[in-house]
Amino acid sequence: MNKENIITVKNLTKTFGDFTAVDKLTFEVGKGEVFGFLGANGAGKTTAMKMLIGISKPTQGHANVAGFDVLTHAEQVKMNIGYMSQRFSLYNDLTIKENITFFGGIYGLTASTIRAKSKALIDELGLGKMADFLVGSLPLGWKQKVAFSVALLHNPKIIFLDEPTGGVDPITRRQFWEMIYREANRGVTIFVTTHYMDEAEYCDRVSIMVAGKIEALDTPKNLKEQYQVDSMNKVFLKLARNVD
Ligand SMILES: Nc1ncnc2c1ncn2[C@@H]1O[C@H](COP(=O)(O)OP(=O)(O)OP(=O)(O)O)[C@@H](O)[C@H]1O
Repeated sequence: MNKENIITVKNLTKTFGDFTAVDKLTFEVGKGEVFGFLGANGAGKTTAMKMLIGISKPTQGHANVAGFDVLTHAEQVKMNIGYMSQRFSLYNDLTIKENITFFGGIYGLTASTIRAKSKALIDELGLGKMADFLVGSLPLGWKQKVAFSVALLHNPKIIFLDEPTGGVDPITRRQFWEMIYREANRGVTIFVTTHYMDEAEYCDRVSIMVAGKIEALDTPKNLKEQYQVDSMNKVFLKLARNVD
């Protein structure tokens, strides 16, 4: 990458007993880049991501995220990143506004900043009266859009998205990706795992993990050329599933 790197990973490794879940990952991600982190189920993506967001200690190796070492400065890493996952996101039993207030408080924002951010977020998403609806009553696609915006409340430098669009239709996923691009254009770095190969095509670069190791890392265009196929789905099948 020519750009300034905001994530630098060197030989990052995680073992559970004698099983190596993440095996000497080495890569960089540039500021404002949309970086796709792919792999089949059990390849080690979540384990790697947990180390990068400072909630799991590496067994070996190093990672610097948003200017801080994940091993020695995990709290500063957490302050400078946003995280959204399908599994862990908003509270269904709070309204949209209440979720914004709650998470704004967790991120340490002042009451006046939370009010201003809340208004901006509601306006930007065109939520209007829905802001007082319980999150549990929203369609999944809306929940995901709100969760994404909430994960950006504290102006993080990087946002980690763990299968953010799971289970929603292609049109809603496309709208979600428009939000992703908007943030990337503002300089926010996007680190995203997905199982949808059309989404892999939208990334600036994609890494593909197989059994704990990165087997390929390049732009979608270069990967398709390298594997002489016409889609990221076929690249993925060749690598992750070993199918010709
Ligand atoms: N705490 C743990 N103890 C033991 N093994 C674990 C632990 N966490 C993960 N693993 C194992 O590490 C491997 C990688 O798991 P991980 O969840 O990182 O994969 P993944 O690529 O995120 O898969 P998925 O797409 O299904 O979420 C799996 O074999 C999993 O069983």
